[in-house]
Amino acid sequence: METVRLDGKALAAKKRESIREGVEKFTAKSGFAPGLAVIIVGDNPASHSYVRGKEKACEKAGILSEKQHLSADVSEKELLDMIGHYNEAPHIHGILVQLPLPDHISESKVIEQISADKDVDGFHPISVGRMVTGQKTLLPCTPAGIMEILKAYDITLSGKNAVVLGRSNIVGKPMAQLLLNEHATVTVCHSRTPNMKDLAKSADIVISAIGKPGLVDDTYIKEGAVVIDVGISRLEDGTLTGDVDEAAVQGQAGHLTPVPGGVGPMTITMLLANTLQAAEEQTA
Ligand SMILES: NC(=O)C1=CN([C@@H]2O[C@H](COP(=O)(O)OP(=O)(O)OC[C@H]3O[C@@H](n4cnc5c(N)ncnc54)[C@H](OP(=O)(O)O)[C@@H]3O)[C@@H](O)[C@H]2O)C=CC1
Ligand SMILES: Nc1nc(=O)c2c([nH]1)NC[C@@H]1CN(c3ccc(C(=O)N[C@@H](CCC(=O)O)C(=O)O)cc3)C=[N+]21
Ligand SMILES: [Mg+2]
Repeated sequence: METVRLDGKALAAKKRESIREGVEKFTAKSGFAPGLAVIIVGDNPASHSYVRGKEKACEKAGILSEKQHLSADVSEKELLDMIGHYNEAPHIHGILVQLPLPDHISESKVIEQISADKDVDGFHPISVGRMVTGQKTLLPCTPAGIMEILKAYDITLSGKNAVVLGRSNIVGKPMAQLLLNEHATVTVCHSRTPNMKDLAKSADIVISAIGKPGLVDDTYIKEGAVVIDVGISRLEDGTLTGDVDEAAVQGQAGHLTPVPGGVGPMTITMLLANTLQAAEEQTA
């Protein structure tokens, strides 16, 4: 069968244009732009590259972004104080602390320090609780972006078997929750799952968020299944690659997101959408 390519990049471009228009209206009405503070600790080149992507996207959308680069040996208290400052800053409506953080800083303390109203990553326990109970909230960008891709391609979730590979707080767990909220039957696999391949093979929808290049080949995929590749790894030659062996699943999967050009661009798009939503809610 012909595998349909799920073009996250094209969908992202379309959505960013409508977000740009929303930002323009917001700015005309309120007299100031939506504002995002991005805090990055240390010198990890991948993290800096993602943050540059976020800043560029904000600029194009008309969102003010304010970057703070802290050195890797910054104290936890200094970081918490900086977040406290942005919690009170009226021109900032969203706060993002790029993960991962150095080992001497508690990620959960940092996330809890962010005011839930400004939690544009959707990682705060208050945001997570709202998501789990089906209340309106800022949703985690990667899972929310995947839901937008599935919706744009009219992929039915209700009654389907979805298997999520990976259980991190930022991708796997919230992904499973959003699929459950849309009435899929959800299985979550991780490093202690002995029969991951069999579970994946039985799924209508497989979402891989592990970070192991090429792990998911055609032996994991049922004929016609929807395959979403969240994984991003940089190979030695500098190319980006996903968890899915694209050549192997070609012709087997019904739909597939490429890497790059699939989930990643939608993650940034949802960050823009969340920042606009946060600004609207804070000025309502
Ligand atoms: N496209 C995008 O926008 C984004 C992409 N990513 C990418 O997605 C991937 C996952 O990110 P993230 O969730 O933060 O990663 P984590 O490292 O936090 O989580 C990885 C998960 O995969 C599980 N795992 C690891 N190895 C195996 C294995 N061999 N078999 C089964 N399960 C395994 C781990 O299990 P256990 O819990 O038992 O340790 C864990 O639950 C990475 O490649 C990351 O770069 C991340 C965020 C956004
Ligand atoms: N607080 C926090 N929030 C995050 O959302 C967050 C984070 N920390 N830490 C790291 C991960 C990773 N992540 C990506 C975002 C965009 C692309 C992306 O745009 N990828 C492009 C390729 C970009 C390139 O060429 O480098 C693509 O897949 O096509 C990828 C990964 C957000 N994360
Ligand atoms: Mg084949």
